[in-house]
Amino acid sequence: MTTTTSPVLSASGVTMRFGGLTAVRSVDLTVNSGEIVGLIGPNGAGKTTFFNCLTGLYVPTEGSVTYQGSVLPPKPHLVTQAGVARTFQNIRLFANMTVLENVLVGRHTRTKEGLWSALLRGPGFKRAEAASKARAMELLEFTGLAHKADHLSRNLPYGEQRKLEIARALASDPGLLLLDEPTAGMNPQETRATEELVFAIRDQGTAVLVIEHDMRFIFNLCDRVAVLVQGQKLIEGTPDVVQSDERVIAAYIGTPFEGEPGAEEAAEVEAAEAQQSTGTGATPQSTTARTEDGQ
Ligand SMILES: Nc1ncnc2c1ncn2[C@@H]1O[C@H](COP(=O)(O)OP(=O)(O)OP(=O)(O)O)[C@@H](O)[C@H]1O
Repeated sequence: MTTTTSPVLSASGVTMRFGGLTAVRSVDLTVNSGEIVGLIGPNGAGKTTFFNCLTGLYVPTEGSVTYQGSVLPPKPHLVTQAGVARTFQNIRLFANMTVLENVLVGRHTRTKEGLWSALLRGPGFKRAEAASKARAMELLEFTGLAHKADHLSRNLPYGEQRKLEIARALASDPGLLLLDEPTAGMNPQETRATEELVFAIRDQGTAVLVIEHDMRFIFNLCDRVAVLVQGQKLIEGTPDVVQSDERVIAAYIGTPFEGEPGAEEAAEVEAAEAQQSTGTGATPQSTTARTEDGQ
């Protein structure tokens, strides 16, 4: 459901070069308020590099990024302060802090109390601390982690660690949340719960831009999907348009086969399994492992 269409994020002509390698080439992307936008593409397509350009980790070689009409500063903490929060592909929690403490760390960009106030623990500091804690607990309720508030984050199961990363990102009260592969390593139930969580985040007024390899997740979730291939935007559109585009299919699974895709490989595997079960022990000559993203 798209509620309004004013742009929250606008990336224009973003290019990122590393020496001779152009990881992202002249990419335009807009995220409107009330939207969930997906960014997909094969491994190495430039998705994370593009995220890094949006969040101040990289300064794009060319192009500009604006958030609510203002150019974003090229420093991650200033980008967070401006209203753009993110999670990372690899979980980055403070393992020896509690769940609540991890969320409180995410609050620091929204607290104004200075060093002296903190050291002297005056009334202003205590009020701000109580308000931060209340907001952090609210976020733990929202993400379903309140009952684990006092647990060390390293003791959480993997799916809950990913949720905690989202709670921590939300602690900065962002207008836009960037999620980098939020369901990586999750089982189907956890993936489904993450989908519900992202819808709830959007419904609370935070626009979302999400990178993910799980196509079912992306096509269920997103209002719009952009596809990066070799650093360039191949196509952008509704899930229906994107998933039926032949260039997207080709980018993911390679040039179409004659006949039924994968039939030859499947037959080879079946034959080898049949031989093994009858004790002949032969191995297939050439089996090609293929996954959704062509790896
Ligand atoms: N700091 C860097 N220095 C040099 N090359 C880099 C750097 N970061 C990324 N690259 C290269 O840029 C290209 C794009 O990488 P990137 O990680 O952005 O792709 P991706 O689409 O996020 O891939 P994946 O889905 O595997 O996470 C790759 O060829 C990668 O090796």
